[in-house]
Amino acid sequence: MPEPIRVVVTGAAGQISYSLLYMIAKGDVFGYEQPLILHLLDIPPMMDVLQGVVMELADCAIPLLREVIPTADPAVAFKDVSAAFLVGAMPRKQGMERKDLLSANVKIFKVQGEALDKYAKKDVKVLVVGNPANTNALICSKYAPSIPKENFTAMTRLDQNRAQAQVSAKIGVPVEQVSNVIIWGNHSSTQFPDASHAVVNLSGKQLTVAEVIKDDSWLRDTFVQIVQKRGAAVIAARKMSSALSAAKAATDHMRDWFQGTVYGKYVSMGVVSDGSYGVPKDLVFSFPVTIKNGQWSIVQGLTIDDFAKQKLAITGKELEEEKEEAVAIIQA
Ligand SMILES: NC(=O)C1=CN([C@@H]2O[C@H](COP(=O)(O)OP(=O)(O)OC[C@H]3O[C@@H](n4cnc5c(N)ncnc54)[C@H](O)[C@@H]3O)[C@@H](O)[C@H]2O)C=CC1
Ligand SMILES: O=C(O)CCC(=O)C(=O)O
Repeated sequence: MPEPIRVVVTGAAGQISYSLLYMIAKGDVFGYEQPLILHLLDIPPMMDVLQGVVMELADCAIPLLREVIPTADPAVAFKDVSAAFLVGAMPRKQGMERKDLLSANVKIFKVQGEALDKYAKKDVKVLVVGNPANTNALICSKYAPSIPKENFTAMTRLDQNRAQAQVSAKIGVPVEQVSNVIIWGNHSSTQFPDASHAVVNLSGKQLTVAEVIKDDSWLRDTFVQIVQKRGAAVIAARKMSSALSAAKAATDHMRDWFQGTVYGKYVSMGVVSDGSYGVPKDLVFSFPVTIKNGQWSIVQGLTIDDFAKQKLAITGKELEEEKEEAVAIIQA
């Protein structure tokens, strides 16, 4: 067996982490042969609750889990970690947009960027889940200049999973038969869920989703809106934001980043824009990517029609505004 790796989860006493920790500990992300030391960060008032989580992890008797370190100190939490799940942040309530969380959350990601810079391994892979995830990831990377900016990503995998589930339900096939649905842009209601490059495997034959569904208005309108508003719909029903599905998406994101994507399939991740598809640089924008040897690459050469161009511009503009606001909050 390899040596254990250190993995930090922030917001470890919260609702997403309650599902996520078990998924990580049992090997869903780093593989079923990789022992782990889990670092659990939360704020001082949550330390009693966190102790309960530590007890439950022990009671799961998970063979891969070698040690659990609960702490409220970022210096301890980020020390020598190879992977960071940055979940800890305030969730939105009904009626709020995710960007309304900027003032409460962006400073957390400045502090955690500084701590990653100081204490984490230089090749640490960072996934920001806490909202607004794209802009928080951007700010985090700015405060960790010694770590490559490619190592900071934001979670749009939940949106991808939602989109894939909607398309497969519409066609009437299991989800694994649908691939290459893309989420472009911000993890917000301006995101562009795009099924125009998606494919479906039907009786061993690969067909485009568009030719199977044969309903452009559903694909361009109903589908886009369902996915854009799914987070709000869950909040309206549960009175709390998505947690189980968010935890599953976080494990999917990090598993693919560490273990690679399957040939011919791509996944969506918020990554620092290099200007591909005319997206402004220096934003964390969700693109379709493939991953090999732990490195992601933006899928190039996809056809972007005028409808898609317009959607990419809307979500890119929102991200530029968020960035401006975040910088102002930090400098105030
Ligand atoms: N990107 C995505 O697709 C999704 C993002 N989210 C976001 O994830 C975040 C967490 O959601 P939940 O777990 O439901 O919230 P929660 O409120 O249940 O848990 C958040 C935890 O973070 C802790 N926390 C707050 N400040 C912290 C800090 N500075 N350091 C460490 N821990 C800190 C809190 O004490 C709490 O235990 C929210 O911002 C939510 O909006 C949720 C679902 C999907
Ligand atoms: O919608 C929210 O603000 C909280 C959870 C979330 O980001 C989501 O469900 O997509």
